[in-house]
Amino acid sequence: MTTMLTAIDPSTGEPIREVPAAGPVEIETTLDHAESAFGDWRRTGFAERAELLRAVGAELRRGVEDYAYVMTEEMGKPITEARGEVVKAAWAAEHYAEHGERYLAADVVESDATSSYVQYLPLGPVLGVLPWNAPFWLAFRFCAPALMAGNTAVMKHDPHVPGCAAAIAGAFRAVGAPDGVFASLPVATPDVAGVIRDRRIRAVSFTGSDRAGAAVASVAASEIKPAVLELGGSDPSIVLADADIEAAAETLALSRIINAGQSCIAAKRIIVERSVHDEFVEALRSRLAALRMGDPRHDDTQVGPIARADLRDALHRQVTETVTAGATCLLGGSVPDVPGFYYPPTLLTGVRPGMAACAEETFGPVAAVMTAVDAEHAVDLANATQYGLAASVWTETARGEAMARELEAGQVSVNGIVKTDPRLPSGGIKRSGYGRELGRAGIHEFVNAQQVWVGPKRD
Ligand SMILES: O=CCCC(=O)O
Repeated sequence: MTTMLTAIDPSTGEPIREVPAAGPVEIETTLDHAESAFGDWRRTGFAERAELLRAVGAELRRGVEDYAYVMTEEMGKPITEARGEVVKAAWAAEHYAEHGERYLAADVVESDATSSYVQYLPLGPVLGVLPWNAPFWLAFRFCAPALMAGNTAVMKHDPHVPGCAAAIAGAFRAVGAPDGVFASLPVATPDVAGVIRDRRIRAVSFTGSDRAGAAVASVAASEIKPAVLELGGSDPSIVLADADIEAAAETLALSRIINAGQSCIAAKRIIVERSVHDEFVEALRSRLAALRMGDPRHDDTQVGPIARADLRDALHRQVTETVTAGATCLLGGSVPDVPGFYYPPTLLTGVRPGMAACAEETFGPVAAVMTAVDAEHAVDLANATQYGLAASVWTETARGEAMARELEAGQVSVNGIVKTDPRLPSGGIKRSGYGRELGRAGIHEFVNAQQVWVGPKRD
C-alpha cells in the first residue's frame, strides 16, 4: 500500500494536499540518477556550478510569491516572513556561486615534496534530511554548498511540507538543472535509514530534533558516512543591568516570535540581571501583547499558527507544567478556541532550572524569563542546558565579547539578534549537534580534503 504524505493547513486544521511517498522504484531511480549525474557534475568547473546556483536563485526571486504561498499554506509561516525566507534561500545559492571557488581553493603546504598541497574534492551524492520550519531556507543551506563543491544533492524533506519539496525541485527543473544533480526524494520516515545506508549516498546533512538527529547519526556512523547535525536549542539571551533595555526587549520579542517561535535559534530562555528585571519584563510584555496573531496569509499578521496540533499541544503542556512548578504566566498561556493550531504569545517569569520551559526546547511563542543575581550567575544559568546552539548577550560591547568565551554555544550575538547568514558559520555543540553549516566551514563539510605530494624536493 502506498504511504501518503499529507499537508494540513495549520490555520484551519484541514488537509490541503496529499502526495504519494516514494516507493522502492522511485528510490532506486533517484539514487541511480544522483550517482550517475555525479560522474559529470564533479568534473564541471566552478563557473558552471555557479551558473546553476545563480539561475536557481533568480528563479526563487522571480517566483517569490508562489513559493512563499506554498510555505504559508503548508506550515503556517506568516506570508511576509515566507517571502523573506525565499529571498534568503536565493541569497544562499548566490553566495556560494560567488564565493565557493575561493572557499575551496587548494592550500599549499611546504614539505619535503617539490610541491604539496591539499585540494578539496566532492564526495558524491549527499542526502539532506530537512525539517518543516524553514522549508526553503534550510533546503538551500544544505544544497547550495554541496552542489558548489561538486556533489549531487538528494533532498528528503519533512513529510508535512510535500508541496514545498516539490516546488524546490521544480525550481531546479525550471532552470534546466541536469537530471540527477538535485532531486527531491519524498520517502516516508521509516524508509530514511535505508536511504542513508544505500552505498550511493556518501554523506548526510540533518536538521531537526536531537532525538531524530541521534537516529540519523547512528545509521550514518554505522555505515562510516560523515554527517552534519543541526539540532534543537534552548538558546539563552542574557540581559545585564548595563544593557539598552528597550533595544533588548524589542529584539528579543522579535527573536522569540519569528515563525511563531518555531526556530532552533530563537531566544528561548531570557536571563535578566535582577536589578533590571522588572523594567525589562514590562518592556517585553508590552511588545508581546501588541502582536497580531492571525491568518498567516494576511500581510499584517505577525504571529501565525503552530505547524501541527501535536506540537501545539506539546507546547501547552510545557507552559502548564512550568506554571504548576511555580512560574508566573504574565501573558497568553491558554489555547484559543478557534480553528487551527494557534497559540498566543506567552510570557513566563520566575522560571527556574528544571522547569519544563527551561529544561526542554520550547518550539513556539513562549518567552521564559529567569533572574540572575549577576553576570557570572547569568552565564551559569545560560550553560545549564543540554543544548549549545546559540546565545545572545546584552551589555557593554567589550564585556559581551568577553562573555562569549564563557558561553557553551556555537554562535553568540552581542547586542543583536541571533540569526543565520550565508557568510557566517552556524551550528551547535552538546546536544545541539556537530559540524557547521554556511560560510567557508559549511562548504568544507562535504569534501574530501585530499593531500597531494609531488616528487621529492631536490637541494
Ligand atoms: O530552525 C532553524 C533555522 C534557523 C535559521 O536559520 O533561521
